[in-house]
Amino acid sequence: MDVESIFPSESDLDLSFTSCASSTTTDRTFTCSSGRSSSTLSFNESRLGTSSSSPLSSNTHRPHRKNDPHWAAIQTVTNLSPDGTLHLNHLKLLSHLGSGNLGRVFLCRLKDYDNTDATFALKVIDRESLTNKKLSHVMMESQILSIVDHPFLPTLYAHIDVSHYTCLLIDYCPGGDLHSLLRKQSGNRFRIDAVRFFASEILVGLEYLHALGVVYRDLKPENILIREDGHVMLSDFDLCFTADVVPTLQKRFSSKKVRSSKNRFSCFGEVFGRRREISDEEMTEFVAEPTGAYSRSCVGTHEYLAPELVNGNGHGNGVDWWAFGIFLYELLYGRTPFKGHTKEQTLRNIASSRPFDFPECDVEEEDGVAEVKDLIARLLVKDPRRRLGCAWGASDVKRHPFFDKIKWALIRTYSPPDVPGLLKMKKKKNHVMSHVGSSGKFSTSSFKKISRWSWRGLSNFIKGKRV
Ligand SMILES: Nc1ncnc2c1ncn2[C@@H]1O[C@H](COP(=O)(O)OP(=O)(O)OP(=O)(O)O)[C@@H](O)[C@H]1O
Repeated sequence: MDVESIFPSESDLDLSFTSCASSTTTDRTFTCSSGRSSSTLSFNESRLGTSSSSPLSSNTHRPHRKNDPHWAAIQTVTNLSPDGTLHLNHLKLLSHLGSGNLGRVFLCRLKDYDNTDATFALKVIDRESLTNKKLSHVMMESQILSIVDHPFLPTLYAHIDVSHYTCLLIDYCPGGDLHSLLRKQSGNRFRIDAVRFFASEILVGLEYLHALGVVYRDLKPENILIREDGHVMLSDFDLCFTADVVPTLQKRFSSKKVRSSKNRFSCFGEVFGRRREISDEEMTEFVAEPTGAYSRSCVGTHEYLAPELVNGNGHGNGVDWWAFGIFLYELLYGRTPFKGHTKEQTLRNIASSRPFDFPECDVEEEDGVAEVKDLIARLLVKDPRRRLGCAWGASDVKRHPFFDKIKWALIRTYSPPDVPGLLKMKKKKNHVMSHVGSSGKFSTSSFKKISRWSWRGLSNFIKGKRV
């Protein structure tokens, strides 16, 4: 059905659909299903701009999936458009997917284009309703989206600025977010092979962002969306900051892994009491890690904040490697390691010098658990100078024995793990029905009423204004 036929009699523009004012009276105090909102604890951002030498200054966009049906659909429509560009009235809204701190997200497809596979997510942001700080977040998000081109990151198909609205057309992920998927698992935790699968994909996504000089700062399962094919898409780039990165070839001595018939050994030393067997070998490695990145603004999600972020003394690329450790821990145990009864207690636990512990549970019986615990322990090192990944980036993390089974070049071809809620989703025909966002609010029965009300503004807007 067309948006015009749904709301034929509306003449005044009611643009309230984009307003999130009721849920965003202060910075990021809105609630998501997990109760874990991202926070801007204080604001002292000085690195929002990009330096001229940063790769972000390049506007060239070469989509790796330029032959996929989405691009083909967009191209067909824009070719027919009088000015050769995509407009809001080329889009047909299908449903409201969710609301965030900055705006609302709609499922849509191209009008007059009956390829049902070509669905998109349209993020609509009312710039007039945002504070300057949030506007800078919007700019950051659209800036990052405009330069990334990676299988595990969103593709920006169109950026449409109309009046005081910014609309970003990106990939639609029908599988909801990883946090919701985690909650569907028994014990709220994934098996080791699923942990390895999701962690590997996020790791290469982070590697790519860091190579562009982008520090992500908001890694958490809620920000990882599941594509139709079961692979992941990292979303939400509003809290990123950028820095220069100088890719280098670095020589170093690396400890060669030695395996015995019974045990595998960490290349970094003993793994939980096992005997270490190493031999050094010289290797040259490509490193593109923003080691000089520096910011003082305290942003992120409490349970995922790195100690240097909590202490407020400035932080850099290391916050993402810390968050990656928390992420692994949460996928493995269903909870984060420093969580307290209150947010303040969580922050105190992170800042304290007390080490975290691993709960005792049936995870212990799975193959690979010693390796993943070793990896977590190396990532959750409070001193960022000693934390895995901080100096050498993702290559150090990828080399960890936990990822021994991963052939990085083939990662896109791996089948997603068979976990409840994931493969079933792939079988469903109707994406609208299968979508469950982190808000978890939309049951299909209440869906029509809610979305009808909230689309009104957008439908009028699309109807009344050809850009
Ligand atoms: N590409 C997408 N495909 C499917 N659903 C999406 C997509 N992008 C967002 N959503 C849904 O819309 C909701 C709002 O997304 P949005 O990115 O605006 O907010 P958010 O995740 O809360 O981020 P923020 O931290 O910026 O407020 C998400 O929780 C998710 O359920």
